[in-house]
Amino acid sequence: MASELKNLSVFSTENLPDISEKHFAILVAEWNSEVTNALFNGAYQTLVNYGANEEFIHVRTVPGSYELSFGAALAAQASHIDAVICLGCVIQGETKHNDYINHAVAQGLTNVSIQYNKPVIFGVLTPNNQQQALDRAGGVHGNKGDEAAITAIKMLGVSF
Ligand SMILES: Nc1c(NC[C@H](O)[C@H](O)[C@H](O)CO)[nH]c(=O)[nH]c1=O
Ligand SMILES: CC(=O)[C@@H](O)COP(=O)(O)O
Repeated sequence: MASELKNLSVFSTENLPDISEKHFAILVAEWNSEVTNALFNGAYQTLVNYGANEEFIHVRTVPGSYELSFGAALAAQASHIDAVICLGCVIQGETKHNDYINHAVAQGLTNVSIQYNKPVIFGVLTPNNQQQALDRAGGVHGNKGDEAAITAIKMLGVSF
């Protein structure tokens, strides 16, 4: 399985842009808060470790991952926000509800990013069970929050 070979917290840090003046929005879904709080801690610390000003990290919560798209739109349309990081965890349930949430959020965040011309990062775990989630929120497979933060940083360095 791909994850077995990958630690989400191991990434190249070459040629990262200066983010000391950049404003980041972090949106955190409340569902599965044990997991999403761990994702947030990883994302926040990664931003700080690579030079973000803590006063320029703007954190908001939304009820569930489905609401991340609207929350991201609110953040992205704010002129002072440079990048949006969205964190959630949608654990497969008994029905197809998780599929609908996951597809809606993935497409929704993509749409927001393109509409507002800003990086909007998909930091949403879509595990089959709680253990898979914990493994990717500071466990054996690292922390997708770290990955989401470094992705935001790298995207701020992409220009033409
Ligand atoms: N089951 C999970 C949810 N469900 C809630 C939805 O995200 C949404 O808030 C609701 O459908 C109302 O619009 N959310 C998660 O983030 N994770 C889940 O496992
Ligand atoms: C997606 C979820 O985990 C939550 O909405 C419960 O899903 P289900 O009703 O399919 O068990």
